[in-house]
Amino acid sequence: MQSEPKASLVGEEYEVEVGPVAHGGHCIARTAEGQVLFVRHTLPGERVVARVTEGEEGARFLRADAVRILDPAKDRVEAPCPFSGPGRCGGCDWQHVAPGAQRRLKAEVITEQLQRLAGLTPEAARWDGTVEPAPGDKVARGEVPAWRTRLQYAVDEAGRPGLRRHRSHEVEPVDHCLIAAPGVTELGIEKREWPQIESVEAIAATGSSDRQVVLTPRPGARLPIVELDRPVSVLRIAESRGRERHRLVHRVHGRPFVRERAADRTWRVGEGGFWQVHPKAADLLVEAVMQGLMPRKGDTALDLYCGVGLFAGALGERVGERGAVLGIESSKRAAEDARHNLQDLDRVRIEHGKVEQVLPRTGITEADLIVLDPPRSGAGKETVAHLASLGARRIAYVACDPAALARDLAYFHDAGYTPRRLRAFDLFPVTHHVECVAVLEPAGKGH
Ligand SMILES: C[S@@+](CC[C@H](N)C(=O)[O-])C[C@H]1O[C@@H](n2cnc3c(N)ncnc32)[C@H](O)[C@@H]1O
Repeated sequence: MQSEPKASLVGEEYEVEVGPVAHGGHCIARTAEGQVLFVRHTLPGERVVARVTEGEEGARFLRADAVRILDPAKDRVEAPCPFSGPGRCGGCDWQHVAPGAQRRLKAEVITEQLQRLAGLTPEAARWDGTVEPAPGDKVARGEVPAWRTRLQYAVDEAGRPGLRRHRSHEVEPVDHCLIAAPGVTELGIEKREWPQIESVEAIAATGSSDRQVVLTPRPGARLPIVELDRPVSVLRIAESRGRERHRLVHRVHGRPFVRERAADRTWRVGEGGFWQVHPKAADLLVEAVMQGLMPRKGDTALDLYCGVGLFAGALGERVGERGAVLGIESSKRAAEDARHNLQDLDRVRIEHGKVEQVLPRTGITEADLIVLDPPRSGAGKETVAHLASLGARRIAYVACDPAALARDLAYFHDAGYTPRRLRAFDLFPVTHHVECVAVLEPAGKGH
């Protein structure tokens, strides 16, 4: 028997009292009937009219936007960005939150995730409960730091550049993204039209004048001739082909990479290679990881999910001639960049492949130190168990998703590792995202 389709509730409005912030940046509320609402553009303690954007009768939860604020929280500010708000640009979901309050809310989310998924209080996680701002990002109420050095613009049918709306393919035309770093804004991408183009990726390197622009034309479009306001080191045109949209680089001017500066080294980062988006992030994370691991001469160390070799480089410089560092990275291009970046460090080796496949193949049975910086999904139970079996003195876990971190901390706990220190950094201001560094040691070591 086919069940009746459930009635959509999209467009329905509910007056609600808003509860706590949740993972994902929305706040939790309930309708008078008890249905759970995930409400964006609001703050805990507010009374708002929430309009449903997704969901149907009887669904486990509905998604909604706060469209009228009846009783504003003291931490609410007028959104500095004119393109943000319900149904608008999906990039910055916390434009309406005062800067200090953003960090407090992020701390609440981390606390909740640690408690629920790992059974850890902040004290047990050795965390002071704060989210640290990146140097230079402390802005006044109602201001937004211009931090984003890598930005993917979408282009609408009329050729206007913009950013995608929340959970949508629609484009919000944007003529000045407030979080774009000055180097990105100076490229003038927002000030011109992009006929035939589907997306424009702009990168402004930190510590070098390198700029990269990758254009993806619409399927079947003739490749355009493009001149930008400012000469770029790299202008690449990627071709989207058929449904799979292979990013086939068609034409290249200049170098096929940008050079970033961090941790007193220069890093070659090729197209598609991972690099932190906030200009202060790489330095800050290297410092936090090295402070946590305290490498010694002669140590053997692993840098897992190593990208272009950031932590492997810092470790390689510290373990000296008698030590050794192995980095593992699944992107071929990034692994090649890592080898290039660290060619002066004889004791650093980079393997290309997935950690879960390469690590068992290496035959490594012990390591003094481990740093892992997995993608959003985390490392997972098997990899964590494998890492714990190597008997490292300390493990540093760099995480961009507190939920994945908490899940993996629970696996580490089961495998005999306990937090020694946790730090959280606000590397994505005006959004709900947050970066954490957890340092672990074998249980029973104590301080
Ligand atoms: C968050 S980035 C970290 C990169 C580097 N640690 C840094 O800070 O620049 C995660 C990296 O893991 C790589 N990656 C994703 N899944 C992987 C896997 N299963 N095994 C190895 N590397 C993986 C990605 O290509 C990416 O470079």
